[in-house]
Amino acid sequence: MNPDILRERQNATFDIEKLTNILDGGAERTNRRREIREVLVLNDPDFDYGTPTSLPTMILKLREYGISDPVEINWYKSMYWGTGREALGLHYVMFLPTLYTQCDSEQFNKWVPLIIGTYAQTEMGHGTHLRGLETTATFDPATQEFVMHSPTVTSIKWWPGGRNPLFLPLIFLSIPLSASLFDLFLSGFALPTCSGIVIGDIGPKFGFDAVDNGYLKLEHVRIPRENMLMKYAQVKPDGSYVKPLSSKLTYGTMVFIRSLIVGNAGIVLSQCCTIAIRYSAVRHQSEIRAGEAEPQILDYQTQQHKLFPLLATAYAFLFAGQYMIDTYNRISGDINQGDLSEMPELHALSAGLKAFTTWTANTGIEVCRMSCGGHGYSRSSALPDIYVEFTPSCTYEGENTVMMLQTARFLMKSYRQVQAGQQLSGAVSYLNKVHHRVMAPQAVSSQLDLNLNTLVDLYEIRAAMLVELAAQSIQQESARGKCQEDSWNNSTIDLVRASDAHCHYMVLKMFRDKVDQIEDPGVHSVMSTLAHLYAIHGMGNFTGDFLQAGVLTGAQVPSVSKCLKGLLAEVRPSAVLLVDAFDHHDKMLNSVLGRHDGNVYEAMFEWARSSPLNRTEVHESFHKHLKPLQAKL
Ligand SMILES: CCCCCCCCCCCCCCCCC/C=C/C(=O)SCCNC(=O)CCNC(=O)[C@H](O)C(C)(C)COP(=O)(O)OP(=O)(O)OC[C@H]1O[C@@H](n2cnc3c(N)ncnc32)[C@H](O)[C@@H]1OP(=O)(O)O
Ligand SMILES: Cc1cc2nc3c(=O)[nH]c(=O)nc-3n(C[C@H](O)[C@H](O)[C@H](O)COP(=O)(O)OP(=O)(O)OC[C@H]3O[C@@H](n4cnc5c(N)ncnc54)[C@H](O)[C@@H]3O)c2cc1C
Repeated sequence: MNPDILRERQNATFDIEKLTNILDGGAERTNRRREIREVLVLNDPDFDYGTPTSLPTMILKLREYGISDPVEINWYKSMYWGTGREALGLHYVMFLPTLYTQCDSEQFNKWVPLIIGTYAQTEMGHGTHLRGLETTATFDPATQEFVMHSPTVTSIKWWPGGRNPLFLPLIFLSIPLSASLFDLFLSGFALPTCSGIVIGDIGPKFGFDAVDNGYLKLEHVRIPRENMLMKYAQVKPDGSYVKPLSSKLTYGTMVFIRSLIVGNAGIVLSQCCTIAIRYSAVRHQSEIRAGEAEPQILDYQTQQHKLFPLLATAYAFLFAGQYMIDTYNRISGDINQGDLSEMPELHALSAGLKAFTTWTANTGIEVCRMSCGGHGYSRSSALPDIYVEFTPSCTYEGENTVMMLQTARFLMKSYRQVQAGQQLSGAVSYLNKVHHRVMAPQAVSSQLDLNLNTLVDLYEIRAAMLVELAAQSIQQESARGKCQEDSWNNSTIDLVRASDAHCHYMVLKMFRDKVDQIEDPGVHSVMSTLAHLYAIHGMGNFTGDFLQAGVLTGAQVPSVSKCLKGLLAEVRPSAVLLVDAFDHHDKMLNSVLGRHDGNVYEAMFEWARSSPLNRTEVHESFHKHLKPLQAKL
C-alpha cells in the first residue's frame, strides 16, 4: 500500500462502514451490493471482465439470479462493465420499464419474460418536441392492424440504442402519441420479419461506442392492433379510441429514467472524486516551503478548492437520488391507482433535478480530470472515458435547457396560484411566503450565520426571489403588448435561472434533511461539514443572487470566502476516507490513478507496457513505411 494513502487512512474521525451503509440505504443493501459484486460477478468463473462476449452471459445470469430491481441491475452491470455504458442499458432502463408501465396484463405476460428491445421515439427532425413527431400509425379495421409509416426524411427514427438486427422489438412512439410495441425482428441474426423496413447505424459518435444507435425508416409496415401498449389508451377492434386519463402517461418512462439519472449523476461524480482525491494524496509536486520535500498536491488550497466542493456535491446528489427514487416510487404508485394529482410535481422535480445534476456533474468530471494533470488525460485514469460516456446525459432523456423550462412552467403556475390566494403544498410551498417574506439581510454583523437551517432558508429566499423576477419579466413583456408565448420566450433566461435556483435549494434541503437523520456522531459531524461546504461554495458562486435577495450584505461577502477556506481545511484530513466510503471496487473503477492501494506509478508503467503498441520492440509501421522511405532519401 502506498505510504501516503496508508497515512491518510489513519486517525479516522468517523465510521466509514456506517457512511457506506447510509449511501446504500442500510447495512443490508451494502451486504447485498457486495454479494452481487463479490459472489455473483468477481467470483463467477464465467465472468470475462467487460468483454462483449460476456454480454449474453450477463443477461442470462441476471435472469438466473432473478435480479430485476433497477439499482441492483446497475450494481451488477457496473461490475461487469465498469464505468462504461453497454449495449443493453437501454433495454433495462427504458424498454422493460415501458412494458412494465404501459402494457395491459395480457401484453405483460405475453412479452415481458421473452424479449430484448429498444426505445425508438426520437426522429431525425424531432427529439425534444414530441408533439412534432411525424411517424404515423394508421389503424386498418379490415385487417385489425396498424400501418406504421415514415412519411418524410425527418420522420426517420434516429438514435434508438441497440437498434441492430440482433435486437428484437422496439417501443415506438407515433402519432397519435401512443406507444406501440412494434415487433420488427426475430431474435438472433434474423432479417426483418417484413418488408418496408430500412434500418442501419447512425455512424460514429462522440462516445457511447458500446451502444449501436441506429436509424429506422418504415414504409407502410403493418403490425397487429394488439401491439399497441394498451394499459392507458386503447384502440378497439372497431377503430374507436379510448383516451388515457392523461396524455402525459405515455411520457412515463422518461420520468422514470430522469429520476434514475439524478442518482446516477451522484454515482459518476463519486467515481471521479475517488480517482482524483486518491491520486492527489499520492502525487507529490513542486514545493510549498523552499528546501522542503515536494508536498502531496492535496495540500494545495487550490487543489482542495477544485475537489472538495465536488466531493460534497457527490454526496448531495447521491442523497438527492435516493429522495428522487423514493418520490418517483410513491407517486407512480398513486398514478397506478388512478390518482394523477402529483404527476405534475413529479414531472417538474424529475425534469429539473435531471438537468441540474447532470450539468453540474458533467462539469465536475472535467475538473477532476484536469486536477490530475497529464495523467488525468491518459485513458489509464478512466476519467476521459467516464466523461465521454456521461456527457450525453445533458442531452438525452430530455435536453437540459428544455427540462429546466418544464420545471419553470410548474414554478410559474405555482406562483400564479399564490397570487390568486391559494395555499401551496409540497416542494414549492416556500412560494406561499414570497409576498410576505421580509427579505431582510441577516444580522448586520459581517459574520455569516453558519447554521445549516439558516443556510437552507437563504437558498429558499434566493429561489423565491428568482421565481418572482421571472414571473415579473413575463408580466412586463405582456405589459409591452407581447403575446403570452413571446412573453414566455423573452423571459426564458430568467426562467432557467429560477429553475436552477429552485433545484439548488431542493438539493441542499435534501442534504440537510439527510444529515439530520444521521445518528452516529462522527458520521453526522463530517456530513454536516460537507453540507456546509456545499452551501457556502454555492453562495460563493452565486453571491450576486444572495445580495440581490437581500439576505447577504456587502460586508458579509468576505466572510463567505473565509468560511469556505476554513471548511476546505476541515475536510482535508477526511478526504480519502470520504471517497473510501463510496466503496468503488478497483475492478469497476478501472483507474490506475484511483487504485485503493495508491500504487499509481507501478500500475501506470504496467498499463503502458501492456499497450498493443508495445508488443514489439520496434513497431511494424517502421518496417512497413519508414524504412522504405529512408531507403529512398
Ligand atoms: C440511485 C439510483 C441509481 C440507479 C442507477 C440505475 C441506472 C442509471 C441509468 C442512468 C442513465 C442510463 C442512460 C441510458 C441511455 C439513455 C438513452 C437515451 C434515450 C432517450 O433519449 S429516449 C428519448 C428522450 N426524449 C425526451 O425526453 C423528449 C423530451 N421532450 C418531452 O418530454 C416533451 O416534448 C416536453 C415535456 C418537452 C413537452 O411536451 P408537450 O409539448 O407535450 O408538453 P407541453 O410543454 O406543451 O406541456 C403540456 C403540459 O404537459 C405537462 N407535461 C409534459 N411532460 C410531462 C410528463 N412527462 N409528465 C407529466 N406532465 C408532463 C407539462 O408540465 C404541461 O403541464 P401544464 O399543467 O399545462 O403546465
Ligand atoms: C447518446 C444518445 C443516446 C440516445 N438514445 C436515444 C434512444 O435510445 N431513443 C430515443 O428515442 N432517443 C435517443 N436519443 C435522442 C435524444 O433523446 C435527443 O437527442 C434529445 O431528446 C434532444 O432532442 P434533439 O436532439 O432533437 O435536440 P433539440 O431539441 O433539437 O436541441 C437543440 C437545441 O435546441 C434547444 N431547444 C429545443 N427546444 C427548445 C425550447 N422549447 N426552448 C428552448 N430551447 C429549445 C435545446 O435547448 C438545444 O440547445 C439519444 C441521444 C443521445 C445523444
